[in-house]
Amino acid sequence: MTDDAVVIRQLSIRRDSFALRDVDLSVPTGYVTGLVGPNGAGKTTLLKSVLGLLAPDTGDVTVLGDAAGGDAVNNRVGVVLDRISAAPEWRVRSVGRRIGRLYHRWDETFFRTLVARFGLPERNRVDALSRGQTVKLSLAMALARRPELLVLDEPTSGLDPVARRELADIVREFMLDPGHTVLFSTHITAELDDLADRIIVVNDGTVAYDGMLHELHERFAVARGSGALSERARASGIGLLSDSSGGYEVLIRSADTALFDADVVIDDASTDDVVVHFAEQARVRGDQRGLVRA
Ligand SMILES: Nc1ncnc2c1ncn2[C@@H]1O[C@H](COP(=O)(O)OP(=O)(O)OP(=O)(O)O)[C@@H](O)[C@H]1O
Repeated sequence: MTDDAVVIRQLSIRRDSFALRDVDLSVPTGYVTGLVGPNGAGKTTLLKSVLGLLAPDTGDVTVLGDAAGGDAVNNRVGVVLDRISAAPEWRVRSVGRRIGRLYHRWDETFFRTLVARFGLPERNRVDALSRGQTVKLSLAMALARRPELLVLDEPTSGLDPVARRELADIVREFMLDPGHTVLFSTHITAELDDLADRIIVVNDGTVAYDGMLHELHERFAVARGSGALSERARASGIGLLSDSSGGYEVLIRSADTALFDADVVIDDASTDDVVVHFAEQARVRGDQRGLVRA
């Protein structure tokens, strides 16, 4: 077992008008890492490169100690993508029997337990499942492979609140084994707070932030003042969150808290505040790059 389940070095992938550029990151074993970023930022592209579904133009991706995408590695990785890897005409109850033989460690008993736990209609055809049921079936298929690494692309999209909680429970159960790792993408920062140990913010094909979630909360705070944005706030703030006639909110470094007068309220920064800031910062940098090129 290596310390990092996934190591990405200098990865670039071009897809028509979009490019993932010079991505360097590691996903440590034993942690849940959440991938966030705006629509079209490159999250799915990054996850597909980890699964070996997209080949790098430059750089390399190592998964569980081997090059991404090989059969040996794929047998150790469970996947939930937007499309289910089961034929539309298969019945739910036959999916395990049909697909299980492709995976060395397929656990049919566990698959059936998960199908029952998710309340999936066993006699339904795959194409007769609702969107949320399809996600649940994908998840059961991913977990029944008894993987060491789970890669989940927006796994809660389409799930009802009860199923979201169930998914969170399942991820926690999966993580009881210290050799297990989860890499998932989401648009919901509350899910990061709930599940993730680490976050990676992606924007416009680059990594804008990569770190432990608790460090992010330790490093940043929000200063809220009434009235106009003060010079002090302007100088110390690293990102303006809001500014109106009623007052302002700026993201600051926690270390700068003492610079503010007593009438400015200092609060903890939410994950949302920080994620939005880094995504915006990366977008502005991208625009500047564009201006320089033009
Ligand atoms: N098959 C493809 N061919 C060409 N370009 C693609 C293809 N799939 C995605 N893209 C482009 O790559 C970019 C990144 O897409 P990607 O799906 O990785 O983003 P994302 O961060 O997962 O977005 P979302 O949050 O909306 O799911 C987008 O501009 C998209 O249009």
